[in-house]
Amino acid sequence: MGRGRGAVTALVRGDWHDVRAAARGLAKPVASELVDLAGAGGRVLADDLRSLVDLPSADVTAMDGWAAAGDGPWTVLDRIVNGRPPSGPMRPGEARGIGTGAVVPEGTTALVRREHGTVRDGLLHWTGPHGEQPSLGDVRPRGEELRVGDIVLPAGTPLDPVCLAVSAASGHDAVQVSRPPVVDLLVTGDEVVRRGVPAPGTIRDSISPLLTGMTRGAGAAPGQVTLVGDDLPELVRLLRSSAADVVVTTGGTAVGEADHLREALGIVGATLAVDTVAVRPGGPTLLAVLPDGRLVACLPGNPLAAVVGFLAVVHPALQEMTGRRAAAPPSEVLGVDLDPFPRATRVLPFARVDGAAVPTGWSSSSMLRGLSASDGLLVAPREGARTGQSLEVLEPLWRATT
Ligand SMILES: Nc1nc2c(c(=O)[nH]1)N[C@H]1C(S)=C(S)[C@@H](COP(=O)(O)OP(=O)(O)OC[C@H]3O[C@@H](n4cnc5c(N)ncnc54)[C@H](O)[C@@H]3O)O[C@H]1N2
Ligand code: MOO
Repeated sequence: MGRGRGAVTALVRGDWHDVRAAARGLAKPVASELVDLAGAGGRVLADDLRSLVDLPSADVTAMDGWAAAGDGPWTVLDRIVNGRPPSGPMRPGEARGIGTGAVVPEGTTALVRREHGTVRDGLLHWTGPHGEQPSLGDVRPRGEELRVGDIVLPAGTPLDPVCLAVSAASGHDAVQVSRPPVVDLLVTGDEVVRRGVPAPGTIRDSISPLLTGMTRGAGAAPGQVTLVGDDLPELVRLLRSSAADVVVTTGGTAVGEADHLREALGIVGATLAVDTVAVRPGGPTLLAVLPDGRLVACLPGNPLAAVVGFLAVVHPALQEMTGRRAAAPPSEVLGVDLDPFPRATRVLPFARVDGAAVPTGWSSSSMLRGLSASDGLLVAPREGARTGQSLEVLEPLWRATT
């Protein structure tokens, strides 16, 4: 994409990978906020998270038994209380009961596992394996896992349950995460109905449940969802009134007489950055930049095409806005040959059959049936692909349950 003196040259029928990179490049990072761990699941870390603790916080025992000093048999003194520092150092000939995780007192020279010792008349005797000596092998040394200041999780990490657990273990109550970008959705089309069984010639809106879920799956927050007819002034009013970080529209991207979208973009002063994509389905996808830098993504009205358009321009932009680290794209082994299709990258719902990816049926751009029965979307290169080849697949945001 070229840029000169603030002008943006649109990528016309842009290559799939170029378009995704361009969408990332146009997105501006959102601000960050401090969020309690309980509410931070799914959010993206804004800064490196450093440990506030040494873990373990002291030398502790990994086994139940006794802390002992010097040679046995040992005189058994009072038990070490878990969660409290030991009352004092051990002296040779002494032993004290100790539970897993408790601090090993100074002067300890061996930990005797419960099953390796017997107490008779106040004396602890070693009954462990013949030839084995009691040792300090069961000590977990202070800081063996973490030291204060260690980077526990790098900035850009999406916080899954194990990341939240590691944040807690390293002493954090709250974490600095990026604010979820707000995505408004304008679903256009005179024929699109919100509820009920559609009359002939009308169609039930299947896009808004799909794209609001995918928005959440991408770590963003669905904002206003508005159904709007093919009505230019109304479209302009809604584009102008939205305060969202990203406005997504659906429908009206092709060249039909009722398709006012490009005109509306012009009226609000938006500059086209992506003007259709060389992908099938999803070709008539647009990405425009509003005068204040916010993005408007215009996706085709055909539902599967809208999913692909979202993955082409919205998802990469949201990833950049939340600062999410780019993960290596997942891949699948192909179970069939895919013919070359020189004009465009194809994105195909697939199901795993005997461990290999096979395109599903019902996968034309107006259909969701194939996607709903799929394990994901394959990205098929223009030159085609052979059975056994590994192909990139797209993150299944449409499976997000949050
Ligand atoms: N002359 C041409 N016609 C078309 C072209 C073209 O290049 N030249 N491209 C085709 C392709 S490819 C696609 S994809 C569609 C894109 O159409 P639009 O973005 O203009 O969308 P609409 O015409 O409004 O709707 C298309 C189709 O999808 C149905 N629809 C719309 N919204 C919803 C919704 N919320 N839920 C479910 N279904 C929806 C709508 O009723 C239409 O059937 O253009 C082709 N035409
Ligand atoms: O490319 Mo459209 O998005 O196929 O139907």
